[in-house]
Amino acid sequence: MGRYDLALIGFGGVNRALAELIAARGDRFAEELGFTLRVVAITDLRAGSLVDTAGIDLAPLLAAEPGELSFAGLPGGSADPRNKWVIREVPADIVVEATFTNPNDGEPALSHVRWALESGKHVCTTNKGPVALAGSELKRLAAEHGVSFEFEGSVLSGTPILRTAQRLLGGLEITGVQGIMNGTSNYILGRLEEGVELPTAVTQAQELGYAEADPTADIEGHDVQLKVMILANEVLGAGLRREDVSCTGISGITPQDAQDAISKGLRWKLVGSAARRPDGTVEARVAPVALPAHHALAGISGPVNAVAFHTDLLGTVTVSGPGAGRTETAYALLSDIIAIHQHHHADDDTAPLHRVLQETHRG
Ligand SMILES: NC(=O)C1=CN([C@@H]2O[C@H](COP(=O)(O)OP(=O)(O)OC[C@H]3O[C@@H](n4cnc5c(N)ncnc54)[C@H](O)[C@@H]3O)[C@@H](O)[C@H]2O)C=CC1
Ligand SMILES: N[C@@H](CC=O)C(=O)O
Repeated sequence: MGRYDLALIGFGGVNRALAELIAARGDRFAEELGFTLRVVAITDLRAGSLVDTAGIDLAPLLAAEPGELSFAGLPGGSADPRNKWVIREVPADIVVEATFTNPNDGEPALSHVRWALESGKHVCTTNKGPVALAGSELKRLAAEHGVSFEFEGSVLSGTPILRTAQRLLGGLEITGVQGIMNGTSNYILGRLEEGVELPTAVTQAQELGYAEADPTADIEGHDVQLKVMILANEVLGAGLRREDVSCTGISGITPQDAQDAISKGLRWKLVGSAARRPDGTVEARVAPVALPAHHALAGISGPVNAVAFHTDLLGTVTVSGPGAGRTETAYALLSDIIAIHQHHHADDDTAPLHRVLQETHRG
């Protein structure tokens, strides 16, 4: 039975939900997944840092109101997040990065990820900044240090869009991707259709845990811009920079516009897309589109998202599921930990079978 010691960087909605999953389902993970999880460090801008290499007791932390949590005064606690020291020095197997996404330069999350990989620690993150802006560099760094860099939750929350593309669409040529990739804006568009004004809808999306810390990124399309970059870079090998993806958000759409569209059999959706041009380069954009009711993406409502892969042999393959949500995104982190376990312990699992086959062969 393996055990992974985790350092959680950022203790907001997503990492707190991961801690809740570990506290509630740890025994089940051990039975079903073959490993146990222990949190040995937590850092947070507001709460400070907490370290216990014997395993932090999560129950009292989870019982506290998120806004009232302070690690100062606890044994192993400090008012200072001490991210660099925790990431580099505390003995952990996996650093779980879930601080704010910064769409401009990815910092400070980008440094958090670099420090962890350089220290020989695996990284799982839901943070789109480092993946979109420096994904190739970070994958190279991970390979140099013999560790994994996993980021399933950076696109479509816990819905396994990146692993579906990597593991299940092999041998197909993917010519383009198109999708609804932001839970907040899709939820807001639905509320506008019901006549709710934008500021009220934004507040509701924040309360439900869908929105970014600065919801401008959701409304103005920057969040989808990063997701289009990640998807296009992963499945089309595009190497897109932010300025390569034109971006318009939904802030110009009023409840009246949304209702007028409905009366014409249309629905406004914030669509992100990337497609290979005949010369091999990739064209990518984010823009609101009034989709006809029969379009596959028109029926995707609330925080649910969907991505359509356009392929040569299968035509269009569409994957749909939660695009935002604290627990849904924490599941993405769990799926990353499972991927790390499978990758680094594949030899352990197959060793007995190899031995049996070799022995049978020798006769
Ligand atoms: N909530 C969701 O549905 C999804 C979120 N994400 C991404 O996951 C990440 C976390 O999301 P949430 O937990 O919802 O955000 P959140 O805003 O609830 O939590 C972020 C936490 O990080 C902490 N933090 C910020 N900067 C820090 C720093 N320099 N050092 C230590 N702590 C720091 C904040 O104090 C806060 O507690 C974000 O990057 C977000 O874009 C990705 C997919 C879905
Ligand atoms: N704010 C984002 C969270 C997930 O990436 C969204 O609403 O999709």
